[in-house]
Amino acid sequence: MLNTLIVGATGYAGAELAAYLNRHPHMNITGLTVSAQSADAGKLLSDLHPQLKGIVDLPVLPLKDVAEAAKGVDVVFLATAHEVSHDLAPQFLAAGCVVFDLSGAFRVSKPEFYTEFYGFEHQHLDLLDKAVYGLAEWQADKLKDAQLIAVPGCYPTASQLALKPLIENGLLNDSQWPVINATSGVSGAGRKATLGNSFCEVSLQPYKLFSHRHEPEIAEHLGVPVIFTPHLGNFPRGILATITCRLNAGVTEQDVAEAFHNAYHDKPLVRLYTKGVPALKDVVGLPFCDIGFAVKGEHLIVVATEDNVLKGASAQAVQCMNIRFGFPETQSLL
Ligand SMILES: NC(=O)C1=CN([C@@H]2O[C@H](COP(=O)(O)OP(=O)(O)OC[C@H]3O[C@@H](n4cnc5c(N)ncnc54)[C@H](OP(=O)(O)O)[C@@H]3O)[C@@H](O)[C@H]2O)C=CC1
Ligand SMILES: CC(=O)N[C@@H](CCC(=O)OP(=O)(O)O)C(=O)O
Repeated sequence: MLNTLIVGATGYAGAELAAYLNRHPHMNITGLTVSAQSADAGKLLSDLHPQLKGIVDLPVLPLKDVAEAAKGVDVVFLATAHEVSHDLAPQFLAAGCVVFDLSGAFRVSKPEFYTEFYGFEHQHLDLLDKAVYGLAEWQADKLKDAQLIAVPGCYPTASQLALKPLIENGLLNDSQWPVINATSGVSGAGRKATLGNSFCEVSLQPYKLFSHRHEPEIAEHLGVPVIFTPHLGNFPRGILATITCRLNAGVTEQDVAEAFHNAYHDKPLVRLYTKGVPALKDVVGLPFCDIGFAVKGEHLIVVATEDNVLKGASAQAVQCMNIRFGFPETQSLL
């Protein structure tokens, strides 16, 4: 049995982690924490997230002393904002914990990326080199002995799962950058209320054109430039990415199908469509990324969809943890 602590347990990602880890046969939740000043400290997680009533009726505690909180803990999940994870991860690593960070604090190895896109100077450059990027389907070998796992962002998970098989097989014509148009539900922005995320304000709108931090994250890990345009949609959960690419001359629909099949036929959390393309409703509440595509001449459209809080965050974190410790990859997820 591994003892586990969830930091940021009352957020959307933290609550899903609590549900998964609570039913995991090899994990024992020893603590659920929030910030030292949190108004929720002392409340039951199930009072804040009533879907967990009778399932996870544990109190959430303020995180005051990291060394104390880390005592006896094997595995820590940081479901916290980037700056918070940036400060906490080194402390939990120093206490001997394996750390799964759901934030963007350790996803890209270049320090200048954080200054430009996250607005802070990274203080732990040694950890940027050591962190393993947890795109689970592609990183099993590296995950097996990782101490710090940087779980990918929600948009980057769908985008990379869709594009990586095509790039690895040399099917894309690099005269046209892949164009990723992705729409996310509002939970992607976290649970805290803001004006921009309130019911009457949200309709359907692209945002951060050419400037979203996920564009360099996707490009860095795919090794090719992309155009990425996120959209906010008026639904709670899920991401659907429609990705337009150009194929190299002579590449056929069959070649594309084979590339996807070879990449994912033995990967239980990626479901491939042989006919048509997936819809958001097919994955909401589930840990899958579903992928379908269509080809016309040299043009390819790939559609990838996932639940942003699950395969885009918590489910992928648990999937990485399962791979890291040699448990069945889908343990507690399906
Ligand atoms: N939502 C999504 O779809 C996705 C989220 N992510 C990433 O996962 C992380 C969590 O996201 P999400 O669940 O949406 O965030 P939320 O804003 O919903 O939750 C954040 C949690 O962190 C707690 N918290 C805040 N400050 C601290 C602190 N100093 N110490 C301990 N806990 C703290 C909050 O509680 P309190 O404020 O009461 O202390 C709350 O429990 C973020 O980095 C996000 O970028 C990644 C992919 C997808
Ligand atoms: C709808 C919405 O606001 N989505 C978030 C992305 C959430 C996510 O993937 O989280 P990371 O920040 O951990 O990468 C955004 O665009 O900032």
